[in-house]
Amino acid sequence: MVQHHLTAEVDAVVKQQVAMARLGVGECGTGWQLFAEDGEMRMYRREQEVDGMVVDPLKAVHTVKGITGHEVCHYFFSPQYRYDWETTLEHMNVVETISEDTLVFYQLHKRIWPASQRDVVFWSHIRHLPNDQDRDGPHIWTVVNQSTEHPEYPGCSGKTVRIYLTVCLLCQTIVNPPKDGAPISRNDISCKITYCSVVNPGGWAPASVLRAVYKREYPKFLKRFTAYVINQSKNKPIMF
Ligand SMILES: CCCc1ccc(-c2ccc(S(=O)(=O)CCO)cc2)cc1[C@H]1C[C@H]1c1ccccn1
Repeated sequence: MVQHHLTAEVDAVVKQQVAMARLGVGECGTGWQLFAEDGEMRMYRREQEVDGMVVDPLKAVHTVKGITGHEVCHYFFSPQYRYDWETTLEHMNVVETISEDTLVFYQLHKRIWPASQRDVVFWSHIRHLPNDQDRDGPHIWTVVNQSTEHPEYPGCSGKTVRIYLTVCLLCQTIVNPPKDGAPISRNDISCKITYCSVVNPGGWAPASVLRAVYKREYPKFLKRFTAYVINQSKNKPIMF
């Protein structure tokens, strides 16, 4: 099979991001501060600036009943659902289909006053990882989004600011089989979600503005997205 020029990068970044996502907020050193909590959802960030720009890494952990890691990753990865849950999108298109599990996206996000409008080009890869720690343990599903260059979308259009991001959505399905040996239903499953993201906003924007945008938008995004997956999955057969 002919290797795409990104195949090696995708493999390396996915392995690195999965390893990082698996580290609890306790383990990867201090510095993680809880900034949002809602039921089972906990959102942490580290205050970090690069060249005077806010690039605060974000890590969210959430446990959602009634859906599997495969379902969460499926709806996060697949382009046909994105406008349903990503409310900050003005435009999105698939620039290149590298393989059935690796796509390149262009996204134009709505302008968030007073910051200028942002756009991003990234490859997105969905992968099913056998649980190497525990053979018959629950499988892990992940989607990794990583900024990339594409000749059709040079980052210097002038009108918008190109952002750079690395995102990892890591999902572990927990099954509590019913005592009486009945078939597994949605009441017997839940999904442990870890969402990690580092976004470099590209051009300069006031730290206070960016931090306010992230503080408002990330909790909204994760709640809306998980509610969307629950709603889409509830009357369908379970995707393990
Ligand atoms: C000035 C920064 C602007 C800004 C940078 C980045 C993103 C952003 C892009 C992609 C992803 S994703 O997880 O890959 C899902 C696919 O869309 C999440 C967030 C959004 C905003 C803006 C729209 C705001 C926002 C921030 C956080 C979450 C959602 N929306």
